[in-house]
Amino acid sequence: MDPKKPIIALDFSNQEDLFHFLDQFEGQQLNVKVGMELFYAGGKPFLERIQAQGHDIFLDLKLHDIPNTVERAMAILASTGVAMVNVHAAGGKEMMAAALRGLEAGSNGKRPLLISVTQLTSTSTEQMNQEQGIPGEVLDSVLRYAELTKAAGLDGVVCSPLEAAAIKAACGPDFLTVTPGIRLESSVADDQKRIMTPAKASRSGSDYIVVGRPITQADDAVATYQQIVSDWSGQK
Ligand SMILES: O=C(O)c1cc(=O)[nH]c(=O)n1[C@@H]1O[C@H](COP(=O)(O)O)[C@@H](O)[C@H]1O
Repeated sequence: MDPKKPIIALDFSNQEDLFHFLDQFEGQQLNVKVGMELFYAGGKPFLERIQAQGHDIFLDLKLHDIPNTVERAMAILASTGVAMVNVHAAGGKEMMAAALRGLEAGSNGKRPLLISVTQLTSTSTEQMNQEQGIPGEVLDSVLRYAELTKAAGLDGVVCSPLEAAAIKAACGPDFLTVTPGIRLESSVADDQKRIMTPAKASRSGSDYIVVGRPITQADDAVATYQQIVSDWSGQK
């Protein structure tokens, strides 16, 4: 998965809208993120259709279950040939290590990158304190989860770009930071709470950015995508 290109979050409610969207990018190889909604509806044949168009897939299913179940599920996901998959760090070190074993066992050749979700970028400090019962700042919890993820042997974490620099300082430069919560100056925040522009995210240590609605809901998706690519890769 080429880090110079943003990962487009394909959050569409049906395959027809999705392929209509992708048609606009004919001839370009994209990094795309497929989430639960479309994967549960379309399964492996749906992934193959996207891969046949030359795109690299981040399969965002955020697994979180007992270690044995996650290990077996990951072995199956590895066989789809996707480039990146994820788990919730809240599942713990043993679960994350099992996920990695499953991926290694199931891949023929290159194993997909495995990252964990720390605190979602839609989570505020108040929600984390009051609803999850975790005290302190979001950053403290994110760093704790990032260190646990590294100890389990994973490749990196999903986090807000606001946290990327601190994660690099704690876990080292090779530990990947994949950052949603990206908005151009002109975009609306939607439900994201911890956001940054592509250029600032790049300077802050993000390795990959994930961008959904600013592209998928733009009047001119291709032009907006190009604007985000140049803002992002201009800093690299
Ligand atoms: O795992 C993710 O991809 C993810 C983690 C997170 O903390 N925050 C977050 O927004 N995401 C995903 O990133 C995408 C962001 O989409 P937009 O807010 O539309 O740019 C969505 O598909 C989310 O599911």
